[in-house]
Amino acid sequence: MSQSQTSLFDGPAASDETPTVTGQVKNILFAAQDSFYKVMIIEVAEQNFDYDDTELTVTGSFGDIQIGASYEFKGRLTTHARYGVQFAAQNYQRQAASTTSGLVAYLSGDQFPGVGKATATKIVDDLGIEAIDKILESPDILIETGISTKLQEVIVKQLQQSDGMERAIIALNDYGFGSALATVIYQKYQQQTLQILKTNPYQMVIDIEGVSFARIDRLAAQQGIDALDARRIQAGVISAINQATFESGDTFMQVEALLQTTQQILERSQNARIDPALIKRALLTLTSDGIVIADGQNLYIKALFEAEREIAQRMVRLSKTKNSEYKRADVVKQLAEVEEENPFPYDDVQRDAMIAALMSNLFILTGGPGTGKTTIINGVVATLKKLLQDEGMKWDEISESIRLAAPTGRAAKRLSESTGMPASTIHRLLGITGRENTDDIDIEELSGRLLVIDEMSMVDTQLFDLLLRAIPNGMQVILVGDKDQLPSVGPGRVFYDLLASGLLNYRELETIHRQGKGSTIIELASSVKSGVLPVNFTERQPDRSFFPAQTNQVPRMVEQIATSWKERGNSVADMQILAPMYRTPAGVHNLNAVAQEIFNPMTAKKREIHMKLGELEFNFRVGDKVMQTANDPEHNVFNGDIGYITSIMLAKDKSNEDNTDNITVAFDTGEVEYTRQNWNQLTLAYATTIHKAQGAEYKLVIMPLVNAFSRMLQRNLLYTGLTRASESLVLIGDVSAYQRAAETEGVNRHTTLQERLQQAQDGQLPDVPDDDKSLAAVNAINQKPVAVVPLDEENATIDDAPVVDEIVQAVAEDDDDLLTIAKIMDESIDPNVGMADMTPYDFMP
Ligand SMILES: Nc1ncnc2c1ncn2[C@@H]1O[C@H](COP(=O)(O)OP(=O)(O)OP(=O)(O)O)[C@@H](O)[C@H]1O
Repeated sequence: MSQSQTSLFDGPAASDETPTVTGQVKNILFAAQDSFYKVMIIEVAEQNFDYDDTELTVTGSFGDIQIGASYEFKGRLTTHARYGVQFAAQNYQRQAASTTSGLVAYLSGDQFPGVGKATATKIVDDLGIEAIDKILESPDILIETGISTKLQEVIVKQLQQSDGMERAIIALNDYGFGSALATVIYQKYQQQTLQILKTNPYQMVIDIEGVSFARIDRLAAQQGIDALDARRIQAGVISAINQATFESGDTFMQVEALLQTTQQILERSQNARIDPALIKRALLTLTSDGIVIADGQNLYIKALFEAEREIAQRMVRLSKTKNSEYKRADVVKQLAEVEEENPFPYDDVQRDAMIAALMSNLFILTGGPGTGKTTIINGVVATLKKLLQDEGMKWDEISESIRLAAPTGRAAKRLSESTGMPASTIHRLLGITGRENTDDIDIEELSGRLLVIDEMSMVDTQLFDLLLRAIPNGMQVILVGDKDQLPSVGPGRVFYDLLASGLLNYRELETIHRQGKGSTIIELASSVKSGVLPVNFTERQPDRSFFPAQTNQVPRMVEQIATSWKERGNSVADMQILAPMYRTPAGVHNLNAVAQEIFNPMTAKKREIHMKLGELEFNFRVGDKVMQTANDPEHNVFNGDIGYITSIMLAKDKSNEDNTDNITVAFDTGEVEYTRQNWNQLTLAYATTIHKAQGAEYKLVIMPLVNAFSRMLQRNLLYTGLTRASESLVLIGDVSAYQRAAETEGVNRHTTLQERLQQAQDGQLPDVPDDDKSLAAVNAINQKPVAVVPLDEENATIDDAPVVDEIVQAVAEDDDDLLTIAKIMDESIDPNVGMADMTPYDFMP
């Protein structure tokens, strides 16, 4: 057999002893929707290791695999206790078809539209069994066959594409990029992937979120790129800002801290001393190239800088747009009718808020639990329906005109339940997966008259920017949230900044309306909000209790409470254990194990699967409460969605026709099957972190807080956790831990959205065109000189010479003159600014 590809990539080649198998692909058992990961069965032709069977399961990242075609795979043979023997391929090569009939079948397949069997036969007859190699080598050879120019083009294009893709994926896999990241990288660079990998891998750190600097650095070192190479230092700078903004939630970093962090990253990754002057120079280049934006001492990654600026411009424009087209008298009249039909009369603040929301183009509403946010959304939606009906709109048009969304699947579900209308996640609304490179997303405009976003406190800077890009002229926008809850996991604190700017129309609801059998949970929430615990904190209340316990005693207490909840006939779905962290005996992992034994103990007939994720070991059993931990729009499941395992099927089961191991989980939205490689998207969910519970509500919340959680003990965390309880709240732990949490104000994120809003309000930012929301348009605006505020000049106005210009000038005049950057370095800056204690890593398993 001759190989169609010889030298694939000059990377680390697998040695001759590498286990290698060749064979024809019989079937693709699994092909991930959003990556190149595939599982397939091959018919073995040759192998250099002990293996007697005629078929073998091969897994790995593959580009365009053709069923029926032959490949050579290099990798290793693995054996799973339950899954059996399989070959994990790290590298593969397509082999030329061994038979003319195989080649004819391939060329007349779906991937070559218009090429039928007769044409394919003609090509193979004329060019022989090595037709594909010949065409790739000189595409003009097809002219000899006499087939139409159009078909020649189809064949050449497709062959080149799959050839290029294969080479790129192989190279990316060689260097250890997982299939998801390989997909993102290939999508970004397409045919240029290999070239970039070979000539300037550091570019990937700049262009693609989530590419680890250390991995690229190893790759570059293998290719002989010097440790002092400017591209390496620049990538180090980018990596430092990305890391810091992700960890702290700030949207920028200050010069001094950036220089220090970059030096650490560079020196840690390769053993070479880096002169700070080199880092300063790299920073100058990055700022003059517009990759990093300098505004005084603040340095931003371009995407975040632009996102804040665009948010400011679009929000100010939305707020200045002529108010809604309804007459106030009509709104008041229709609202009165809606109120008539409501089980209770609205209070004045609610009524006023509803009228304001209906009369404005942009309206923001904040309030704690039970203050009537849902009541207002319902009232506004019901009134709008009547107004649109008066306009002569039909019912189906009316419901399509009202778009409701929230940042998480569960929050969207609650919104849908409370309004009786469809609601989706923001990602789904925008048709994005959250894994795209934000730079490359072309957002389509939404249609409709009203957009309501609930749980706004969870929306981060970049997602909000994308959302605003999608809002067409004339669509009314209502943003609803609770400003005292935890901020988004991603950078920014958008909702807080929008309210604090004082420039946008908003109402704050303060009266608590939730009644019933006492509401001391809400009282407790209000008290925590003002930084104190109520005097009766440790006293038993009808709806909440406190049990003192040391860290090691927490599991036992949780066990008792959960057992009694179960014995009283309550469902596990209505109960949630919330802890701030995963580790410690009082953390999420251990409490999951405790609760699993209560709610879903092992029995002889039950199936369980042992999982080992790093140090963490646990079992999945049929019946377990589990949580999806990544967004998967294809299956309509999102990070934080909770479901129940309904079956565990193994490849060896007789009744299993799929020949793969599967876990099936029932979510509210339907059943989802997880093949083995996706099991790491699931986790037990009897206990979750407080962060993961945002946007959800449970009848019973058990929330242990102990001093071992030290730096997590913050007010907004405690507030968010306890407000998840709708009927009963059980607190376990140290009073002092609760006390400390109530007293400790959450870390203040550093953002500049408020400043940008003021600038936009004052007309000091270049305008965003409203007719063209494409990337090109957005980029065009961003080409304009950055309006930055020079340092230390009290009376500086936004029109003063931008620092970036100064930097460009300094570079042009004298390479060594780093005076300018020195000028923007302020000795007084605390190097730890933006490096607050709490990081999203603390909330991740
Ligand atoms: N003006 C009112 N008079 C009487 N009851 C009211 C009034 N406003 C709201 N309620 C009731 O108070 C409860 C809480 O209201 P609502 O659900 O609208 O608040 P919320 O802010 O959305 O709460 P959460 O964020 O916790 O869901 C509901 O049972 C609602 O029916």
